[in-house]
Amino acid sequence: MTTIHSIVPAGDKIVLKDGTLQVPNQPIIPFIEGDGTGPDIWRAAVRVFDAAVEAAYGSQRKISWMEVYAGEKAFNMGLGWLPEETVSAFSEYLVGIKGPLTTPIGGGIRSLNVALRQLLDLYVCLRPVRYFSGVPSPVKRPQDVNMAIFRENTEDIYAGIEWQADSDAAQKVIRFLQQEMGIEKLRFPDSCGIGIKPISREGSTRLVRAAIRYALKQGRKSLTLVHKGNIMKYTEGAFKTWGYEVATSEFRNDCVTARETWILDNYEQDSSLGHADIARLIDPGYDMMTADQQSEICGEVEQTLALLPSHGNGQWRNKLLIKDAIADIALQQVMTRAKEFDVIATMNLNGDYLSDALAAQVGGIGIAPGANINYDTGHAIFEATHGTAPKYANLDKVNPGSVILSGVLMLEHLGWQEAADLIINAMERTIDQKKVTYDFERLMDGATLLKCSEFATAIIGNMTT
Ligand SMILES: NC(=O)C1=CN([C@@H]2O[C@H](COP(=O)(O)OP(=O)(O)OC[C@H]3O[C@@H](n4cnc5c(N)ncnc54)[C@H](OP(=O)(O)O)[C@@H]3O)[C@@H](O)[C@H]2O)C=CC1
Ligand SMILES: O=C(O)CCC(=O)C(=O)O
Ligand SMILES: [Mg+2]
Repeated sequence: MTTIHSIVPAGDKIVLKDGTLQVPNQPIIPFIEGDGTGPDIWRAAVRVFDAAVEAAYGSQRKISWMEVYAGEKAFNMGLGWLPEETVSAFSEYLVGIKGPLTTPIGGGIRSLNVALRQLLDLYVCLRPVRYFSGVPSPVKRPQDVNMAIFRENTEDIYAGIEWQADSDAAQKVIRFLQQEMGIEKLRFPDSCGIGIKPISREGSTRLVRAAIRYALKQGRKSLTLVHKGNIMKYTEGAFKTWGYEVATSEFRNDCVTARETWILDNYEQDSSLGHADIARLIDPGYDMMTADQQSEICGEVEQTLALLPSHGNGQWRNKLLIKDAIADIALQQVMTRAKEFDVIATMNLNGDYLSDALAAQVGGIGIAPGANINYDTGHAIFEATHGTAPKYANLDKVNPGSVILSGVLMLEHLGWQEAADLIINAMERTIDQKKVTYDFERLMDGATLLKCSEFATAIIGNMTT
């Protein structure tokens, strides 16, 4: 018989019925404390969650926390790094929350964080990035940042398909590439590590579909597909193509692509323009194209003008704008033209880079929340964007804001909006009072330096119903 190390508290399971979460008044929610600074942060954050739920609902609702083990704590208990019982608990109880877990660099175990996402098929990594008034920022207009990153969470180079340089396996793959696939471009084949980047139609479309649904529900203005499709044509380029396909096939009435806006705008300015005239205006190289290319663009113009009943007369201006940006310039423009970005859908690695870079603009990784979600099964694990920050472990020092805000996302996911709002308002008030942890204090004049636990206490003190 397998021994289960977690103590199951009194409470009930969250279940998914007809596509909707059924949340009991005392849901059992598994949590992983995390490595490094994880325990400090978790201890602080859980007090905030409990206080908010009590302030919002009195004795009517309460979360029954159930500790499950992973990372160093599990390993030291002799359970291995990611025990099966932990994965089963997240699977059984549907909704959970976790602190950061360490991943060694260059060798050793593969990421437990990524493993959990893959094992539970949590295909969306949602990372909303917004500004809290008073937070120190390196940019001039941090208040312009209000974006939600939808990062594909199960594919890309995070699939972990790679072979070490000089290994027999790497050599075997290299021989296959050279002999069977005719690849002659490997610069140093004798000492080359190899990684494989799978990007699928299913993986891309379910991610973009979720992002569009979110954008429409939230009344967002645009969705940008961020990719490096000019270089990685059949992975990142395909992601872009599939993204536009989902938008125009499944959400036709609700969205408009950037190119369609150019066509519709030109037509509305001068309805006497023929297809070729409009094609020339949207593709300045039109006259140098082959006849086939020209006819393709004229076809696009024709197809777009067929949308006039639903999109004409300026109606397109109120639709969700679907556009795309190549990843390198996107990283610059999210900073220089933040207002032009709203929801972002992208693949795993781009999303990882973008989420830390964007967090910097609104005060850093100390207040960068996240959620890993499978919208079809209802499974979700909430976690901060940051890692274990090991140099600060057990100092009661770092900002618990990211895990607290991840908890806010969790409460919203459960439909416990009142508790979520209490936390947001109390955190805003606390920052406004300049009572902050070291990461903000070092950049703010006249701020009061609080420990991790004290910041949580200050937030609780600022909760008013
Ligand atoms: N989802 C997860 O569990 C993740 C795990 N990791 C893992 O975490 C480990 C450490 O990764 P590393 O690259 O150092 O990145 P970290 O995010 O852990 O830390 C980098 C820096 O970010 C700042 N920081 C991090 N957390 C906080 C916080 N709560 N409050 C304030 N500032 C914070 C600190 O900056 P400063 O030095 O300026 O004070 C810190 O030195 C690695 O093993 C990595 O694999 C990484 C990312 C996500
Ligand atoms: O799993 C890890 O160690 C890093 C993951 C990460 O950086 C992220 O998910 O943002
Ligand atoms: Mg990251």
